[in-house]
Amino acid sequence: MSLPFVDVSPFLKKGTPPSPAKDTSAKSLFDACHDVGFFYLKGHGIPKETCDLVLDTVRNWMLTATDEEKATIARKDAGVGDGDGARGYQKIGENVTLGKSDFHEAIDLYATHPLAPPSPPYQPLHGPNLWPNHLFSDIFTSYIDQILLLGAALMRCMAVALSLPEDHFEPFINPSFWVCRAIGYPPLTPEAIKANPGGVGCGAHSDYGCWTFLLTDETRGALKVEGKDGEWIDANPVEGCYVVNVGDMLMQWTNGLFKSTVHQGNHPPTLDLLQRYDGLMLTYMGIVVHLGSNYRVSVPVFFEPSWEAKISPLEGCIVKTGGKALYGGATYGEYLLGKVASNFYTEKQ
Ligand SMILES: O=C(O)CCC(=O)C(=O)O
Ligand SMILES: [Fe+2]
Repeated sequence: MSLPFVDVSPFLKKGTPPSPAKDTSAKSLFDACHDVGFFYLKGHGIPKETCDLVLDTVRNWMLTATDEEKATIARKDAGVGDGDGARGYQKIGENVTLGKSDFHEAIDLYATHPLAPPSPPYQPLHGPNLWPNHLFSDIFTSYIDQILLLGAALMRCMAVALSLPEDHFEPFINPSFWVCRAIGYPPLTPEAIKANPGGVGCGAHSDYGCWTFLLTDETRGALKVEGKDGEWIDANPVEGCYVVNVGDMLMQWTNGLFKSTVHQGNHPPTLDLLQRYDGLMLTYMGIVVHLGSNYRVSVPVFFEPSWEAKISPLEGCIVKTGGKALYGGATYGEYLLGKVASNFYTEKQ
């Protein structure tokens, strides 16, 4: 089985009248979110050059910045220096899923918190983003702005799919408390597997918010999506498309009509990419890891509700799912705080 396709192009321009093309897109979105929770998004209008620039920016920095440079933007616990417990660079193994270290390094970025103070100490998620440099920040800020427009377009498509007015979700997503991760996956060596049995590139999880727009390089065999019968479906990259998935908030909003599907990032078994980085290496738990062969880069942008948005099951969705609300309602910011707190090894663990 492979993932379905959804064409968002009829919804890109806000304020356009209803049309058969919109109805077709909305129907395919409904089916994809209901049946799988994952799909290829086409017709998104973001140029390939923009996507390549984002991926190259991450790859270049991850593979050329020194450990000291990486440490200057390290994620720190909330209240420690400029740390807010979430933003910044995480070295390999620092991220944890289901009690196992994930075999990746990443920079985590978030929208500005509505109550962000001007200087430290910072409460969890209240700090500023820790950027590697100005160019990185300019490229990512402009890219994320484009994804936010796309996220809003997909919310309009979702509204039509649920027979709601197109602008129904607007008050809940403005401004989106977006999240972005710039992730690098070094090859998962036999030695690394031995040092961390059961650990993978990114352990099995669901995402937290509305839509994840996943941009990756062309490495295949990495992302796996849990299918209905427990089989793992390959979500290999498709040129010109985003891999998009439903997050927990959409599942709650739709009372389970849309699925927030479990997925995991295996490390690709093949050594097929990026010969140009041959010779570069880093050390993980005393193990030398060669980066040249199949270092994978992945940049998910998570399009989320606003920090204060209250998400509870929609009446129409309750009716379609047996007449009982399955979720009690959540404030997105609080939900996110709970999730982020369990994502890292901290001194307390
Ligand atoms: O790197 C990938 O392909 C998936 C990453 C992911 O699922 C996540 O960061 O939530
Ligand atoms: Fe994910």
